[in-house]
Amino acid sequence: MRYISTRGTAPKLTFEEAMLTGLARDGGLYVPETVPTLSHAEIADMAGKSYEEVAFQVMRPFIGDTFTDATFKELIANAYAGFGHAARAPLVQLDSNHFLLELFHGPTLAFKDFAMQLIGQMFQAALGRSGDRVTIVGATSGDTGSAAIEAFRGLAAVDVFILYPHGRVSEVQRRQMTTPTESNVHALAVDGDFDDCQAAVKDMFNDFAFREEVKLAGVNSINWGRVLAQVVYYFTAAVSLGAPHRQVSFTVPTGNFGDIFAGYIAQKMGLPIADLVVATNQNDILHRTLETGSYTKQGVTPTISPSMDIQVSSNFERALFDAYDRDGAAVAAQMDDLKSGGFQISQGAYQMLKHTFKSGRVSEQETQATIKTYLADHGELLCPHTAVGTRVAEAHLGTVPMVTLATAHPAKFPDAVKAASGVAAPLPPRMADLYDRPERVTRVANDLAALQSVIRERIT
Ligand SMILES: Cc1ncc(COP(=O)(O)O)c(C=O)c1O
Ligand SMILES: N[C@@H](CCOP(=O)(O)O)C(=O)O
Repeated sequence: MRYISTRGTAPKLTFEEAMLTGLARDGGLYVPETVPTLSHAEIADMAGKSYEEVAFQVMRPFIGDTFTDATFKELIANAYAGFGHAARAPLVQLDSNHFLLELFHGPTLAFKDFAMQLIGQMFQAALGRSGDRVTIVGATSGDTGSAAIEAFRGLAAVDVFILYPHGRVSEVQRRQMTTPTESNVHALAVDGDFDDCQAAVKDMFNDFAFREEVKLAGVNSINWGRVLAQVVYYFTAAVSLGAPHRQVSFTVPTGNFGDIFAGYIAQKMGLPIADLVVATNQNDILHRTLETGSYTKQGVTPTISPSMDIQVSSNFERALFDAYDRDGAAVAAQMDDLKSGGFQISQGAYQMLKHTFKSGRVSEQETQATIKTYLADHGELLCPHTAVGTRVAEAHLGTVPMVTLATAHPAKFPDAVKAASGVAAPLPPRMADLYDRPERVTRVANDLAALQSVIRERIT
């Protein structure tokens, strides 16, 4: 299995190389050269298996000889051992044909733990073998950062720097990033929005001298390993609802397009997914693009679902690559146009995207009303991102079972949830003292040189 860049000119890499490299050297994102498929019988065989067993079966074809089967099984087992639910990603029925996939039972209460816990294990194993040391720099709108810090804190071969937009993450998210005491993890509050943080990370990857100097690695969904680990729960959810013998649809609260892209990969692997529905908050570039074929930036507006306050949606590039029949030059040209505000997708590529993804957008008022209604009607307290998902899903319910991804626990967004529902969502007992722990954070200007200099100074 080889990995190629969406911009067509970077060297082909193995899974291990792609995982440790992050952004491709031509600025693109790595994707598998071909997507392996699973047969009807292989998918049917997943029924009744544990999350870990399905994870091995789904991910094994992608990893080549990076790990032996025995090692890979052990890494998977370690990754999910700390989850607070035996099913790891349990399904909850909301209505006759609408289900919630609870992805918030990991250590930091968001779906990011599914991939980050495994990536932490894989980095540790690969770096342990090579004796190398890396500097992970990540951008977050709140959840990737907390999951990354949790997964990598205290690891000897890794320094982790997380850039988050100052004042634009929830207090729980911020404290999850700023209270760990291990000296290898660093929270950097940037004076900007998430797009600024993500652009800075990509600029660091494109600064080859810096990249070599600090041995830069990435754990945003730039990293194929992140997307891969998220493919698994589409399989476990669909199989428990009757796949491959019947179709299942998914609605995914979307920002950086990583999670829904994982669903697209599951579909390409042979999982019978009827609809893949993109749900956005009012930062709706993805919905607008799917409606009009024009990908045009409009600036980020803060919302009560802050983790989706994103306009430059990194993984959309991976979808575009397929939409352009894997023509890296076409993707590179569109990404160049994005620097000056946006681009028009060609008719053929747009038709492919329209055919593959449905979409909807939810206002702040609708998000609040949805939180209130789901508590009253279904007894479910939703986080604001999940509320965006369920609201959009409602418009796409039909005869096929619909699964909405519950991407975070409501306790991560206590103020927004309480304002909408009147109910406080308590943190789990293991985090009960989160508000008492001292914080450690560095405020940094939205300036590449300033960020690079903090990173250079702090590397342990
Ligand atoms: C709680 C939550 N929901 C949804 C999303 C959107 O996921 P993605 O960026 O993979 O589209 C995020 C951020 O990534 C998130 O943290
Ligand atoms: N919503 C994310 C933004 C970063 O996305 P990623 O999937 O590319 O890491 C967050 O919570 O940080």
